[in-house]
Amino acid sequence: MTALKLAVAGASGRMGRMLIEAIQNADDLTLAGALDTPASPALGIDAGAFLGKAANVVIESDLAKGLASAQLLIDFTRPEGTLKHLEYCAAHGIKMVIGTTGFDQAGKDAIAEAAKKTAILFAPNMSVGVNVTMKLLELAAKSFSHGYDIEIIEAHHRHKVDAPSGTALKMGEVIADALGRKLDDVAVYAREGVTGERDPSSIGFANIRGGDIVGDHTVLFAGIGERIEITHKSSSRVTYAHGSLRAARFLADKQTGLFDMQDVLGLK
Ligand SMILES: NC(=O)C1=CN([C@@H]2O[C@H](COP(=O)(O)OP(=O)(O)OC[C@H]3O[C@@H](n4cnc5c(N)ncnc54)[C@H](OP(=O)(O)O)[C@@H]3O)[C@@H](O)[C@H]2O)C=CC1
Ligand SMILES: O=C(O)C1=N[C@H](C(=O)O)C[C@H](O)C1
Repeated sequence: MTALKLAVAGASGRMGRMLIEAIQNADDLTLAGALDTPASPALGIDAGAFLGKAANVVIESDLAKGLASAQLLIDFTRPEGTLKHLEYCAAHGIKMVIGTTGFDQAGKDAIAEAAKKTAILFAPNMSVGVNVTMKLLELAAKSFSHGYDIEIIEAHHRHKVDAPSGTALKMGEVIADALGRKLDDVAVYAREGVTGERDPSSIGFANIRGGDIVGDHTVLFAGIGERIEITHKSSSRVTYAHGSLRAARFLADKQTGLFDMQDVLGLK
């Protein structure tokens, strides 16, 4: 069996390092490239140096060099970085697993367009647990469609730059779809001052940032005389890294198309 050749963008980031370690530990995958920003102090250093285990791959900022031997790029960076990588990968037939969050609609459209030229898996959360939770939410939303107020509460580490989290937004979309509503029409992202009573059709979001919280998501269905809470908590980023590698293996035999973790896990 020939190992699938992967590159990692954001190689010195929190997720980049997790991914490099997971790839180093996988027999069927090879690290074939590592990218970081031109300003990164990690440029020119072996991508496995932080583990004390050489990967024989130097961290590059030049896409042509960093992606020269790669069949697939795993990208957990920022929307502007991912969109730059996307253009290059689509033009060169390099597949992508995209975990970056915080895209606007134009960014999401660009990903869908690029998936006509190469295979892409795009998901705001690669963990198996979160993706199974999405299915539970679909069922719960249908059962609690009347008389229950829906609020999504997420908590993340102090370094997170986007809010609500991509996962919380996806949860909101899944619930809104199940209820026949459009998230854009019913989402309430902030409350302050005299807000008036709660609109029963709304889906509220609350975001907590602090310390080293890896990622917690709770959906609250608040009725009269009872509350139901569906919660997922990540205790390590390793769950996102392992999900990403499953996603990469899933794409191995795909040439084009846009997929998500529900496809990988057979949850559609
Ligand atoms: N889908 C999922 O399962 C998960 C998604 N995420 C998402 O992944 C993303 C990264 O998270 P995390 O690893 O914690 O973030 P970090 O800030 O730790 O790492 C980001 C990495 O991307 C690089 N980067 C930043 N801007 C650019 C750019 N414009 N072009 C290229 N590279 C860039 C950074 O380089 P430098 O340090 O030089 O700026 C750094 O190496 C976030 O959007 C987060 O929400 C996170 C966890 C799970
Ligand atoms: O930035 C993070 O850390 C995470 N981001 C993703 C998101 O925005 O949903 C996934 C996970 O919650 C961790």
